[in-house]
Amino acid sequence: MEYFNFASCHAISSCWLQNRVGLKYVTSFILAGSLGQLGSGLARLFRMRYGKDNVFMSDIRKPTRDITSKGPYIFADVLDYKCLQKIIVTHRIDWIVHFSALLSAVAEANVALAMRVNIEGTHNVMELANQYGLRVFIPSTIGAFGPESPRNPTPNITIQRPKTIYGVSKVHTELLGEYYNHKYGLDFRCLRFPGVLSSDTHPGGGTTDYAIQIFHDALKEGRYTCYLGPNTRLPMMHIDDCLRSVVEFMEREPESLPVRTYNVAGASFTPDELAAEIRKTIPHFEINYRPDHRQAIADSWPEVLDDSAARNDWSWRPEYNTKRMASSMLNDLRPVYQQSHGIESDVMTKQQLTVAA
Ligand SMILES: NC(=O)c1ccc[n+]([C@@H]2O[C@H](COP(=O)([O-])OP(=O)(O)OC[C@H]3O[C@@H](n4cnc5c(N)ncnc54)[C@H](O)[C@@H]3O)[C@@H](O)[C@H]2O)c1
Ligand SMILES: C[C@@H](O)[C@H](N)C(=O)O
Repeated sequence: MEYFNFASCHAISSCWLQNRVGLKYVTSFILAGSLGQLGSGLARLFRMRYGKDNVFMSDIRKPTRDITSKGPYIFADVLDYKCLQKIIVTHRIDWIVHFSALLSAVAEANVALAMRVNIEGTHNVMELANQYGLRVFIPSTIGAFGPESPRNPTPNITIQRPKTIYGVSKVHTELLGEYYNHKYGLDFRCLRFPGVLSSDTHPGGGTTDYAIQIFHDALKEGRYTCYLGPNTRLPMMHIDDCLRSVVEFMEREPESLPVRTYNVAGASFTPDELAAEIRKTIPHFEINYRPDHRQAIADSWPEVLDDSAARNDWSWRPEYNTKRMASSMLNDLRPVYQQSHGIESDVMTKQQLTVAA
């Protein structure tokens, strides 16, 4: 169910949306795993920018009528090679954006499925892209770093020894994509995102999800119990910055990119600092802390992501700091709770059920 239907990408100017000079040819895209937190926003943005009929949303979940009324939607299981192959051939696909994944906390609870979706699914995508001459975008994450990586700041190239299956699968993706690029010339592109804040979809069961749920609970209950400790600093990014980074990166000419995997950052904050920011708008807001298994994951991740390589190589600039992220989330969600539309608080359980089904 889609709970909110605000025009996401609201901070992205209409002038930028209509600027199609970045792609020289009519291009068709398949967005795999696009009913998730990031894919649904990216599909809206791509359809505005490249034309709705050129953007095929796909997932293994049943879409809402709203989704199917706004452009093509196809069932595509990334574990099914033939199914992907048929879509690529039938619809003359040029780009595959592969968002299908189990996120950190859900993956830790279901390692076997995570290995299939996050690793085997990526093998299928990579092999088909190579076979049919497609370009590929696959996101990575701060979770691709581990406790041995420098945490503040974490450089673009450094030691990567993640301790979660999610992180292991993403390092695998980065290395495999770079290998295909080196060996076969595959145009593989990858951005390492921090936790992404968005108001219009549920997050998919990650360690950074607290930074979304806190806004729902602040508006609904005036209080929030956080599963991470008060001083757990993590890099975060607003969805508008995240989606804009994808478009700006994908539109670069391949020869202008000296590396294939880049950190992109927004701002870093702790739950305590985010609560203080929320209190500027909701003075009675209370937060308390009950760290769980996700604390160990967060403690192994970067505190601050160094995105200077992306800034230098393709002029990446985030537009949201902590203050702007908080005010945007509150402004977007306030009308929902004023109209007393509920939202489930246990987003991880919901996603686990969906993915396992
Ligand atoms: N959301 C974040 O904070 C964040 C941060 C860093 C990186 N990322 C990456 O961005 C991508 C998208 O993340 P998201 O937050 O939208 O995740 P999400 O969990 O919200 O969505 C993932 C989607 O993948 C789909 N999926 C699962 N198994 C599939 C299969 N076998 N075939 C096809 N689709 C399948 C799910 O149905 C779901 O809609 C992921 O690769 C994730 O690792 C996300
Ligand atoms: C950071 C990112 O990969 C995701 N939000 C997670 O916590 O798993």
